Amino acid sequence: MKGANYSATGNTFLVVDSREERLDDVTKHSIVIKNVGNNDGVIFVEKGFMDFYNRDGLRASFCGNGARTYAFFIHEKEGRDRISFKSMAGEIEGVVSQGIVSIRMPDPILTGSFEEEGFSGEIITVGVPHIVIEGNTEKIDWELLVPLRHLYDANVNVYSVIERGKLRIRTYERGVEAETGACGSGATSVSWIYAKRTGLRRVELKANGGWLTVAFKDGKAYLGGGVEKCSEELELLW
Ligand SMILES: N[C@@H](CCC[C@H](N)C(=O)O)C(=O)O
Repeated sequence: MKGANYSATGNTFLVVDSREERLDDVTKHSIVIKNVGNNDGVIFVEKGFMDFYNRDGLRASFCGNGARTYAFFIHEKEGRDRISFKSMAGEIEGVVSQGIVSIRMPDPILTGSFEEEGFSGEIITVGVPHIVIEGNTEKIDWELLVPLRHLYDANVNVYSVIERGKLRIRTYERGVEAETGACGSGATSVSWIYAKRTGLRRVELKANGGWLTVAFKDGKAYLGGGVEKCSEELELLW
């Protein structure tokens, strides 16, 4: 079985082509542990289904940038511009156009707010759980925020406003246990909360690895940005 490394605006993945051969969960776990390297996660591309694992070897129910990468991979291999597939968070639709890969995200669900450890913010699920804090993105001491990551079993996003409609975002990801180059469901979580406050329908976000856009239409959220292949095909260790 083969794989290759991809980057979705700095969120990095090993993509395993499992379209012809489905693997059991024990084998998937072992492939992640032995092959993930410096990537944030592993995407098993099955026929019509994305199975996503964090770099710790555990499955996560969704990954926004992973879903964009799934769509890009199918576009590369099968030449399709419109790609529909299932994920553990439901049906996903993707479009590849002019170098941008966009997907319709799972519906954001606001579950509450918090005030803890001197921080306050919102708790929201967009396929996976997130907490969202508005703060100084130039000075983040993740050590102070890691207790919140565990308390809420969630990814932690800090954002600041660059100008109206343009945000800086930084995300500490569950299962990576570190800050990543970008997080698509984190960007969507932040945008949903910001859009609710400002009434804007489109938000641009500067992540460490590049720009993402989140647009809202008819109550649905759409995440867009670039994806690139970063390695040749690699033979995987089992
Ligand atoms: N980077 C992803 C989110 C991946 C899953 C997350 N680490 C979790 O365990 O909740 C994205 O782009 O959405």
